[in-house]
Amino acid sequence: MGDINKYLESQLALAKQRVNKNHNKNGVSEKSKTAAELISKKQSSVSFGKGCSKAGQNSKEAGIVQKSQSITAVSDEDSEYIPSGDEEELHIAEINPFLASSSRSRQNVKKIADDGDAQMYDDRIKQWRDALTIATTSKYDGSILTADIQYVLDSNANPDEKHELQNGLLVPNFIWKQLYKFQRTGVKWLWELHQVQAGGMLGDEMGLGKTIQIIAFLAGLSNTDMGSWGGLGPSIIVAPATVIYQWVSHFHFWCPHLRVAVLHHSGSHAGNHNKLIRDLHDSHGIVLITYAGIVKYSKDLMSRKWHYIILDEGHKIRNPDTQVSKLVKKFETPHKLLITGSPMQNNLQELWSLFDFMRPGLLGTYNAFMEHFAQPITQGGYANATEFQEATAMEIAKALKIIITPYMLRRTKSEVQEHIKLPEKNEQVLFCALTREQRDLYMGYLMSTTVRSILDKENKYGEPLRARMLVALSTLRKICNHPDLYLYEAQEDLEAIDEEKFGHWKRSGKMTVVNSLLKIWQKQGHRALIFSQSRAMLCVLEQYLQSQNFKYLKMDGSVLVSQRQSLIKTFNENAEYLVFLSTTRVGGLGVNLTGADRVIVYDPDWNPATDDQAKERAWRIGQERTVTVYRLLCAGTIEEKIYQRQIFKHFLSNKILVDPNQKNVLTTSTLQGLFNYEEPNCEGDTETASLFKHTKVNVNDPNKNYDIKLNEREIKRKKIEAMKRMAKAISMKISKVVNDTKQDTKDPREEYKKKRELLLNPPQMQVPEINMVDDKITVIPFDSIMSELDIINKHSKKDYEENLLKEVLKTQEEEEVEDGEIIDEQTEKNNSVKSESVDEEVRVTASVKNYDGKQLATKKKKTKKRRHSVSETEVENLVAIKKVKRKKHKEEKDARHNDDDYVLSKLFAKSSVKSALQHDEVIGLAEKEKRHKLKEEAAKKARDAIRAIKFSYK
Ligand SMILES: Nc1ncnc2c1ncn2[C@@H]1O[C@H](COP(=O)(O)OP(=O)(O)OP(=O)(O)O)[C@@H](O)[C@H]1O
Repeated sequence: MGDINKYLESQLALAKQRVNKNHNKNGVSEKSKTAAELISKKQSSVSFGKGCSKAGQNSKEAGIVQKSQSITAVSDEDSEYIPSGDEEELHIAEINPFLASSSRSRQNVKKIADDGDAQMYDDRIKQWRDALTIATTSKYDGSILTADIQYVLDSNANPDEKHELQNGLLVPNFIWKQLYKFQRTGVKWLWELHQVQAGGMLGDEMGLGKTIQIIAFLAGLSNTDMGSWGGLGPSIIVAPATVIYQWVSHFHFWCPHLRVAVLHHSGSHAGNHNKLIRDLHDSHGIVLITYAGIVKYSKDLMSRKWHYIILDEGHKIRNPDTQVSKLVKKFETPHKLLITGSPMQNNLQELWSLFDFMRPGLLGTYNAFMEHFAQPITQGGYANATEFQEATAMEIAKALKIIITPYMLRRTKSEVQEHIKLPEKNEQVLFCALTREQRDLYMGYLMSTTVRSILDKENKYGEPLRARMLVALSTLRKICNHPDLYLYEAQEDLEAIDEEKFGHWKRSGKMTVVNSLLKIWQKQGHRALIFSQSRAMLCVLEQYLQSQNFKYLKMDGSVLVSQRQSLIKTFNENAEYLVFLSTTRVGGLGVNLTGADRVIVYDPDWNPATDDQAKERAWRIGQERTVTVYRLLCAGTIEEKIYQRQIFKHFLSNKILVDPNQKNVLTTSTLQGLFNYEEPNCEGDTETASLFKHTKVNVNDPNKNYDIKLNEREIKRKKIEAMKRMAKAISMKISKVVNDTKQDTKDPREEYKKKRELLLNPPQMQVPEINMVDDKITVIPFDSIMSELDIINKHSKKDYEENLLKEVLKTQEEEEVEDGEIIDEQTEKNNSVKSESVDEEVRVTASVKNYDGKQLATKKKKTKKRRHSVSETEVENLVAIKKVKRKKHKEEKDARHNDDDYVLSKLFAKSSVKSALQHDEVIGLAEKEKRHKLKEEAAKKARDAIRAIKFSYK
């Protein structure tokens, strides 16, 4: 908390100067001034505890505004410090009755039944058994089987067969057989922790099947007959409300014999909660409960002993001071597991809190950890850190990584891509322009009494700075989302609001972009998820979707917990729904929404993990199409600052979890100027776009469309990869030449064909190697550059082989150039038309052609050009190898780019987007820098730090 206070305070001086400057330079309308003052008046009366029934103010209306404001303020606070509030079923009407009128799309969705009722549980098991028996015997009449039965049959395993792990864990074979290798490793790891009576964190990236690994492990435990519980004892799984029923359906699907009951008013149990707790405890069942629920029922739950306590989306206890964090740490069992795809979100204090739950004492006391670990690591992360601070941070981060590694298992999607074969994901940050009205209101509010009071150093107003800041920041965010969210607050007379015009998309820059995107995507056959932080904004978006007759489903806190899973299923299974609309907090965590392949994150959260979680709903196991994510930000506004802060947090988290050498690229000063509006510069570049110029998506230059410049590191990586491939190809050629000497053929075409075939399908040379993902010795294709070069050296025909290879590649390249020649002529003409005209319409039309496939050659031409330029300067011939080997992949990628490029060109043509950045490149920017000079001293400091936390915890 001190962190943000300091940060916010540091903005004051600068922001004051800027506001004054803006005031002189940019006049604002009377409407804007009046609205700003009205809002300021309400804000000062509501937010800071001075009562809201001022003269002339309708008390009911003030109450609504107060509610709306306090919710927004809390939600801002939630973002960083308090577990999010998605637990309760909220009613939008309580927040804003006017907006509630647009919620016309309530769905009648079926509830999923849990096993709260013992009789229902018995019936379910019997039904499953009977269906399985029928399906596996001659009685089966060929009718369609339910998915849970089909999956058992697909595994080709006898339903009663078990797979035995070392030391006796017996996982049902039908589950084991369907697990990916890395998931099996996860189950083994959980079993190892169990045997040493330790807790741990399963921190795989989102969508890699953490739920399944836990279920498989618990299923295995339930089959063993060991330990004080004689297998699996009564256990508790705590999860966010939205995913609680997802757990039920996953258990019923993957491991039907376990009894799982939801301890929530939506659960199927009859009688009071105490009866259910007793019942489940006695039958060694699993209690599924929300984070709010565990607080509510803590006394009754804690009066009994539990075998396992598992926290899904366990980062919810990242704040050690919250009630729920303190409470879950009190359960007395060594078997505490924490599941999360975002282990560290904002700061190191959070990591401490998570470990304090599952491995108390491992990171020392809170104070010792903060002093000896968190502070030096954070300090060394700033761009203005001294060399010594940097080196110290690096050493301590390394030490921390070593300490936590045994208790944390984290695999990323790229590490296991070989197994899961996920389609590609393309993620861009679109900097949208404010509309004139938004800009006017934004500037007006910057000059309001509220903002002035924040900037008043002497604090004449005597109100807490932080509260005022949060209210003001959330007001600015409302203007960025839609002017009506702001004007509604200022409105004295609610009757005067024109419902037809309220929330019109043309009045918001970001909604204009959404409008374009959805129209294009509908034509292209894509389906989209739209996430917003704010429920009010969701209502505006909903109204827009209705006005355009777009079919959609909506999920926010007002949807019953028991219905959320069915709503998700309905969307995934029915392609007729174009959009799934959800608040980031309710729909952005833990759920599977693979029915969509396009994601819009409408407004950014202070916490990058919240946005990351949301966008990962579509890009996960089960997704078959390429996923594109657009994060929308209003250029020059508070949203851009939020994005910059997100980048900083990413660096911090990567330093511990990925690469301790990572260096921050943002100075503290680039995070300043919250209360400011910066017009994008004459090139349309925003502040962030200028900072990360090399990741910018360039759609303005017709000759270099969408050519994303790679940073040096990327080029180096590609070069090494290309070298490996070249070495491999050379060695293949050698073995081929040796084998083929007898079958010499004179026909050059035949010879070429053979060479080409060889390159396309090289024989697999296999060597055993430790596979990091599967943790055991596996056989993988031979692609180590050193070994390849060894082979080359063994054969003394190196030059001959290299020349041979070059010759093959040259022929290959010539052939491709010929293919493209005729169409290229046409492209040349099109390009000249394009370059002669500066008219936007022409550019757009050209792009449409491109999308329709008629200008496919433009791409070919560009590919050809790029290939030449890279091969000449960097890795001669090698890009061509890549192209030969991965031709299909390249085409798929091009098709994907065509889609996305078309969309971007449309957005730029309409000037609704100012700039676009490649998000992954921004995040992966930090380069490894080796600093040996101060290493020893820093290492000593790290050793001292370890000693300090060891002694701190007695
Ligand atoms: N071995 C598997 N076979 C088939 N489907 C799988 C397998 N493993 C995972 N899945 C599917 O992948 C999807 C993601 O799994 P799951 O929800 O468990 O991921 P997660 O890691 O818990 O994600 P998050 O961190 O977002 O909660 C689910 O739809 C699940 O059914």
